[in-house]
Amino acid sequence: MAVSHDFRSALVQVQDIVKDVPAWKLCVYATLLFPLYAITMGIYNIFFHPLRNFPGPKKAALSNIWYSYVWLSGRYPHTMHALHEKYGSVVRVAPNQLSFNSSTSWKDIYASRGHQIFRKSGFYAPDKQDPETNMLRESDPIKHGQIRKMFSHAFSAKSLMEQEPIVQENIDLFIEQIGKHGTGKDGLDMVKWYNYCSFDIIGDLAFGESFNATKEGKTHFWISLILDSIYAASFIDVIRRFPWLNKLIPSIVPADAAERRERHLNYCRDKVNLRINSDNKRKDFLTNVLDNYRDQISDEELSSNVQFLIVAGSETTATTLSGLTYYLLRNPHTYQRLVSEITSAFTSYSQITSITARKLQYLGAVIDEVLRVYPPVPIGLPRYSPGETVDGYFIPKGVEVSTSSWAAGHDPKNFHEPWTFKPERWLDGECKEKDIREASQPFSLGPRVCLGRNLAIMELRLIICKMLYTYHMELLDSKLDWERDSPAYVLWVKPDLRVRLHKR
Ligand code: HEM
Repeated sequence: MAVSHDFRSALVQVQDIVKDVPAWKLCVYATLLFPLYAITMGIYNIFFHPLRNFPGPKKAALSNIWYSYVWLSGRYPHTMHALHEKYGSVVRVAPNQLSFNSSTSWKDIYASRGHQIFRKSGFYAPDKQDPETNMLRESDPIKHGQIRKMFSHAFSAKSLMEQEPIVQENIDLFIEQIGKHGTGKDGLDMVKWYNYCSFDIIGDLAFGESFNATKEGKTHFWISLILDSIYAASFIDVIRRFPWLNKLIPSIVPADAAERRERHLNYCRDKVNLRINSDNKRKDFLTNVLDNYRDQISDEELSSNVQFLIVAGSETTATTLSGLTYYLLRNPHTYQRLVSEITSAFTSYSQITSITARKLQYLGAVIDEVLRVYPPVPIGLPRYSPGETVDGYFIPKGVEVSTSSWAAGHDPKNFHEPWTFKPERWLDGECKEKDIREASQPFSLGPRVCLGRNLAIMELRLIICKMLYTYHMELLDSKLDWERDSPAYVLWVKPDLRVRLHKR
């Protein structure tokens, strides 16, 4: 119904322009002209476009259809990797889009060293359903800097120390609960439990209130809404490539996904309103913004930023923990080496703090390695070239460029034995010379580097230490193949990870 209604109203607008032409004639003209337009564009894209000499498949250069298909296939990171294997470090992946996979491209595009800034592309643009800007979306570097400044106080080293007791409290509950639920013969799905824990921590830090998912051992309805809204977001990237589809946006995104996204946004607005009006004195992500910048940010912008912080700070950490558990349990030597490091560093559970956990070098290497093989944001982060050089190639202004994180992490030119889970590569002395470490940038870099990086690392270190200090873990599904079974829609959709815990 919505399709035909929107389509009709689009036709009415066109009729205003050519009033005397009956609608049926316009339809006939459109039907005849569209193939002509598509063929002309295809010829232009292949033979005359400024990117015509860049390597890549012809079907990618022809139109955005092939790219959109790959994007929605769930195998986007894998396809980008295969393209780089075939064509080299730069590939034309869509008519106006290039993918890179070298360490230099990371620096050129994102760190903007000594040249103009590469602004965020239309991929991040607000859409009809969620029209506000926020820290992730804002493409204007000045405005972005202003928003980032409002929130960055909450991520300073001092704030991190103040937040540690809240983080620890949630982790302790998690350790207790997985022991209660995970020692039976069926174990438990660690993907779910990591989600519970990371969402609870972020809820507590954002609103002073946990989701209580860990306590209740079940997914809070908002968590599933958030995960669905990420799925809905992947459709929006397709729509922007076909501007005429814009008229149909609400109907192209599956109705159910759009409806769930709407509920997620509304719930976040309500939560933020409650927080604004509460007199809770506990420090959280919003304290500094509300105390010092209240007149500079609207309620809607505040809500948009918070909903982004919740997504950015929870799903990514849970993904890292899930991947890490899988790769550890698939690599018994690594697992054993890490367990030895943890159990010999601590004589009691209470000794595990952010300061003591930070000293464990092998743990740091394991985290770096999982972020290389399974980066939680496995796509390239798209930017517009300002008319600058990337990796030695001049890229005309307006071309969309990105470094594919998964392809960069798995290229043998960057990492030796790229498919082997080998934390040793991150330790000084062992095989340092064989890799270009800067090719793995799971948190991005430059002015848009992840603001929550230190918080994420603190959470990861504490959770892993406490978990492996308390339990031995056993992978129950011997057939599980993490790469094969993880489709990606902007972020990974993770398979079940059934693990049985044995108390040490
Ligand atoms: C392992 C965990 C994490 C990973 C791998 C990760 C990765 C990333 C990446 C790749 C970006 C750049 C996005 C882009 O440019 O499009 C980013 C941005 C961001 N992340 Fe994270 N993130 C993690 C955890 C967190 C946490 C715990 C928080 C805190 C709530 C957080 C908050 C942010 C924010 C606020 C930005 C936007 C920064 C800006 O544009 O100025 N992230 N993150």
